[in-house]
Amino acid sequence: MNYDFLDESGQILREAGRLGKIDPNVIEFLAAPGRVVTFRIPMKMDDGSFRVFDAHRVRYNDALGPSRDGTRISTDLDLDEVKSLALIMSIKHAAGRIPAGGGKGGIVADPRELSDREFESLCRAYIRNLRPRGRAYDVPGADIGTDLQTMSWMLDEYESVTGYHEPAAVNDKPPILGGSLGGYEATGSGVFDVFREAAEQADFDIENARVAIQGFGQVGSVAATMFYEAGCDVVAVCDSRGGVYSSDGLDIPALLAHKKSTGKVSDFAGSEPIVSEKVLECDCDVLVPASVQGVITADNADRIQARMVVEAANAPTTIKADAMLLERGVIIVPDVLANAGSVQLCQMERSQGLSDNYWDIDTINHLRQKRLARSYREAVTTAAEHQLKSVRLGAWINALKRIEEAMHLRGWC
Ligand SMILES: NC(=O)C1=CN([C@@H]2O[C@H](COP(=O)(O)OP(=O)(O)OC[C@H]3O[C@@H](n4cnc5c(N)ncnc54)[C@H](OP(=O)(O)O)[C@@H]3O)[C@@H](O)[C@H]2O)C=CC1
Ligand SMILES: O=C(O)CCC(=O)C(=O)O
Repeated sequence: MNYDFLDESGQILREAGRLGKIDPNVIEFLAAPGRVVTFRIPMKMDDGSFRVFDAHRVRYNDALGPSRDGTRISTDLDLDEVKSLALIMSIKHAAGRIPAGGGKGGIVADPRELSDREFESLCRAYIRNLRPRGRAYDVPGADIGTDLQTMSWMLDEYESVTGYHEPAAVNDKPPILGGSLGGYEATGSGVFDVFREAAEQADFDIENARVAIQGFGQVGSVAATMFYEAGCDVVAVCDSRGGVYSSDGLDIPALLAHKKSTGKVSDFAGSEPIVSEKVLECDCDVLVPASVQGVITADNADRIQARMVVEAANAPTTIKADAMLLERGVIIVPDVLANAGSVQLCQMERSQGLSDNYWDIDTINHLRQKRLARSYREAVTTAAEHQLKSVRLGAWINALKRIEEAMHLRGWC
């Protein structure tokens, strides 16, 4: 990681607290996570060797409800990253009026280096070693490196250990195991929902927008499809192995099929190669960072040509870069709003799991769109009230006010 992720989110916390006149005791409490669990997972590998995997779970703040959220499996993962992501999750829930605290977890591992058996054992061991206490305490979900299958293993392991079915104890599971329809698409579709709301407010022409997307995994590929189907030209896309560019717009369904069959977007017929960093800087109207954090920095912010940055990834823009872009009039749709489709979906998944009453996809899509648009509008209003260009600070102020109210009512400070 090339910057201090934890310090960056701490700075946003303090700035939003100052501007929103939040009780300093609340900010002091939120300056560090409420609970951190770090543990080591021993494993016998298929070749007979032995390995140990480091793992973490951070439950940041549960004033609004039980901790919830994603599990990241990546070789780059460190505890500060998990802490920072967990703070962002607390803010994301509160900004979206979701009654949940923020959590994040992860395992330091590369799923691609593991056999299917090793990967399944690792996911199961993660949940066992975490000793989860269920739906009213901490609910893990998916993030980078985890998906419907990993969450199915985690749910099964949880239920094997406890001895009873409890679908609401794990999020992002498939519908057949008590998950929600629309789960896989929720974040990427939500990115487009919030973009559309931001575009309408800014009088931005959606249909002819030229879009560049960094990251073509679960979030980036679904977002690319949504932009494509809305008539935008998706001119550049990349994954960790390289990128592709076409000034006429890429055929996204064909690119998806190419990625599925080859494992990469590069060498796609009819496209030119482009390196990942240049995707950020290419000639486009909308830039969607959908890979990892800290990719838009003070070093490249001046070269970004997009008029709107829609943060599908968590924390893709450093504070300095954020200020540089806002100064140039670039609209930044912040992560806590832009990628909140997943937390809205997880809230619906939880409601369905708790009630055993499962909803149709139209209801789910309608609620997701409505709730995401509301959070964006509320953040824009708060930013305007404080004479801020930053919608991010508007969202954080709204979130902190709700956490503050909950902490005061609980008598915590
Ligand atoms: N999944 C979810 O529901 C949510 C995810 N997010 C955030 O969205 C982001 C993406 O998550 P998700 O799509 O689930 O993750 P995935 O692992 O499915 O996809 C990540 C994508 O980013 C690519 N990538 C990784 N590193 C780089 C790099 N240096 N340059 C270019 N591309 C790179 C990967 O390449 P390759 O395909 O080659 O591996 C992959 O295409 C993360 O920041 C995550 O925290 C936020 C909210 C919810
Ligand atoms: O899918 C989830 O469990 C929550 C989403 C999440 O972790 C995130 O928004 O980063």
